[in-house]
Amino acid sequence: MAVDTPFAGWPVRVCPVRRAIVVTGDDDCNRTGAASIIRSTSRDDKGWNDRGRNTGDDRGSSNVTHEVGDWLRRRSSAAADWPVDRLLDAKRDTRVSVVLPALNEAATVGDIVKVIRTELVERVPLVDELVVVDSGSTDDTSRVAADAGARVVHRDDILPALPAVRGKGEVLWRSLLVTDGDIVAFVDADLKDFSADFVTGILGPLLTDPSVQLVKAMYDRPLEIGDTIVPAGGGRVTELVARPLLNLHWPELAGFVQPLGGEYAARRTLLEQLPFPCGYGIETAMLVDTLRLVGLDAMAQVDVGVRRHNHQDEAGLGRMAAEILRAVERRLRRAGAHPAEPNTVLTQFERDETGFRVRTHDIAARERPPMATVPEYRARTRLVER
Ligand SMILES: O=c1ccn([C@@H]2O[C@H](COP(=O)(O)OP(=O)(O)O)[C@@H](O)[C@H]2O)c(=O)[nH]1
Ligand SMILES: O=C(O)[C@@H](COP(=O)(O)O)O[C@H]1O[C@H](CO)[C@@H](O)[C@H](O)[C@H]1O
Repeated sequence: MAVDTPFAGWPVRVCPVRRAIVVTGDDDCNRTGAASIIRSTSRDDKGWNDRGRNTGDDRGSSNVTHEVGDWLRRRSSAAADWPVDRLLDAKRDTRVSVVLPALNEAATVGDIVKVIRTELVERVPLVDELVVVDSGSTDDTSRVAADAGARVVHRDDILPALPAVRGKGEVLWRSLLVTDGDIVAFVDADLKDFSADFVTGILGPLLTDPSVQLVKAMYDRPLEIGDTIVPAGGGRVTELVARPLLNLHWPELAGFVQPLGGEYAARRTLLEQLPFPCGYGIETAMLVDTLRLVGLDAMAQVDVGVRRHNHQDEAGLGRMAAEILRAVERRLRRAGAHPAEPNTVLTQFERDETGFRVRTHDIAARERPPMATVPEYRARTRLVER
């Protein structure tokens, strides 16, 4: 059964009875499927209306937990909430590095570098260094990135005493050795229609609030295969692997709209304490390890609109999923076998006009015993005598 709750930033309170977020002024805490709204669009938007209420048959008895609801309300914002002038005021002597991991991204890396360079290095002094780490490209990635104005470093030239291995996490880890920002922002190099507010958005909470340590971007994800566009079809590994796993084992992280998203920023003091899986497990591991190290309240997410990128085929996504599973398995083992009883609620998100809508679902987690152990069955099949 699903529960449907729009979210992002409108006045909400947590209902002590239902452990759900409800709209301020709505005292009916006992109503099944109490509505909540946490707005992710700009705070300039006005008013809230019935879009925030559950309608129809979709009501259920579960909702996001008190902790996640409170976090969504307090730690979700939109890129429009972080205008550059405000960030420049807050930046003072904080150094900001932007890092793009890149493996054969000659088609897209140049435009991304150009936008960051023009708007955030030359027009305003927000980004202090812009580095592309080449992950072993066989195309023109390095030349294109350098021509567009990035400092390009090849993974093999970083820490040569330790030969580099394949993978995205590997180059993100190595990037810490060739950058010096107090805040490091990572941006995937395969984005299309890139805009500077991907960077300003994720920097916003870090530059303005010393208690924030990691900020992830959230966005709509169209799936574009040839001429076919499925508006919310992207993020396939996110929806089929990462989100269910995180919900089951680390339900505190259920509020992240894009847990695998490659656009995030963090304080160096945090990053330097984290292990980095060398492959695609890095984003999942970073969320889980950051939660453990500094807690949910030190994490935030910012709505940056729509993210378009080059998609991998299913085989590639299968390998990505395996790397994520490996990182999760390692962390479950580290936690000492599996945590007591995995959570049985899955939180998913849908975009509507006000922001992202939270939908929680009870998952079918119950197992029945072997039928041969059920007395009625044994009686019926005369197993009792056997
Ligand atoms: O071994 C790798 C694999 C990926 N990447 C980079 O990591 C980002 C995201 O990876 P990818 O594009 O493969 O994932 P997708 O976005 O297709 O799901 C991109 O900038 C890649 O060039 C990398 O630097 N090294
Ligand atoms: O979320 C996912 O399922 C995958 C694949 O996304 P698509 O199904 O190709 O839109 O994308 C994730 O992994 C990539 C590599 O690290 C990142 O670039 C994406 O930001 C991330 O969401």
